[in-house]
Amino acid sequence: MARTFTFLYAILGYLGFLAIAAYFMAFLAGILVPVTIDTPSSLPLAGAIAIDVALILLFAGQHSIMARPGFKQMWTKIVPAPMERATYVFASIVVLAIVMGCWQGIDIVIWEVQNPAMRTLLWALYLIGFTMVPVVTLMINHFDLFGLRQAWLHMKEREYSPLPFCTPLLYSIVRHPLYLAWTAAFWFTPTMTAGHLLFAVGMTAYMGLAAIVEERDLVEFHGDDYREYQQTVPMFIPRLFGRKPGKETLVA
Ligand SMILES: C[S@@+](CC[C@H](N)C(=O)[O-])C[C@H]1O[C@@H](n2cnc3c(N)ncnc32)[C@H](O)[C@@H]1O
Repeated sequence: MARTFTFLYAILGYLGFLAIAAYFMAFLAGILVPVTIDTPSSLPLAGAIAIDVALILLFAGQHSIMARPGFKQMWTKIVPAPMERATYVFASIVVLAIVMGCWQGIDIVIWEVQNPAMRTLLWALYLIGFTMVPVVTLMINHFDLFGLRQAWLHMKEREYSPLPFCTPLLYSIVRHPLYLAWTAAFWFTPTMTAGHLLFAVGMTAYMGLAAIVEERDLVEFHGDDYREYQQTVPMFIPRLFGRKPGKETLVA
C-alpha cells in the first residue's frame, strides 16, 4: 500500500509539473493567462526589480540546494529515498507558482520586432526551445528526472540504480542541452520588456552557475568518463562539426 502511495505521489508530481509547465509557457509568451511576465507592476521601479531579483534567487536556491548530493543525503533521513525526487518536483512546482504569482512586470520595451516574418521566426524559436525541454529529458532519462522511475522501482520492489553516464544525441555535441533549450525559451521573443529581460538575464546566469556546480558532482560521480567528456564536448555552444558518436545508455 505504502509503495503504491509512493508511486501515486510521483505521478501527481509529474502531472502537476506538466500543468505548471503549460501555464509557464503561456506566462512567458504573454498569452491566454490573466497575469503574464509583462503585466505591469504597480510598484515603483526599484521595488519591482528588488522583488523580481528575490524571486530569481528563490528559484535558483531551491533548484541548486535540493539537487546537491549532500542535501539529498540529509533530506532522505526525513523523506523516504524513493520519494525524494518527486518531492523535488513538488517543491519546484510551488516555487515556480510563487515566481509567476509574485512576478512584477516592468513594461519598458527593450526591443519590438516589427517585421512579420521575423516575429514568426522568433515565436518559432521560442516554441522550439520550449519543446526541446521534454525532448532533451527523454535523451537521458525523462522518468528518472521527474522521480517516476524511483517510485516505480520501489513499487516493484526493485533496487534503484543511479543513471549511468551517457552522451546520446544532443549530449554528443553539447554538455548542457537542457539549459540551452530553456535559454532559448527565455530569450526568443518578438517583444522584449525590461521585466522579461531581467528574467532572461537572471535565469541564464543561474543556469551557467548551476552547470558549473552540476559538473563538479558529475566529475565526482563518473570520474574520468566525465573529465574526458569535458575535454571533447563543449559546455554550451554546440559543436556542429566533427561530432564523435555518443555513448547511449538506456536503463529501466
Ligand atoms: C536537470 S538535468 C540537466 C542536465 C544538463 N545540465 C543539461 O542541461 O542537459 C540534471 C541531471 O542530469 C544528470 N546528467 C547530466 N548530464 C548527464 C550525462 N551526460 N549522463 C548522465 N546523466 C547526466 C545529472 O546528474 C542530473 O541528475
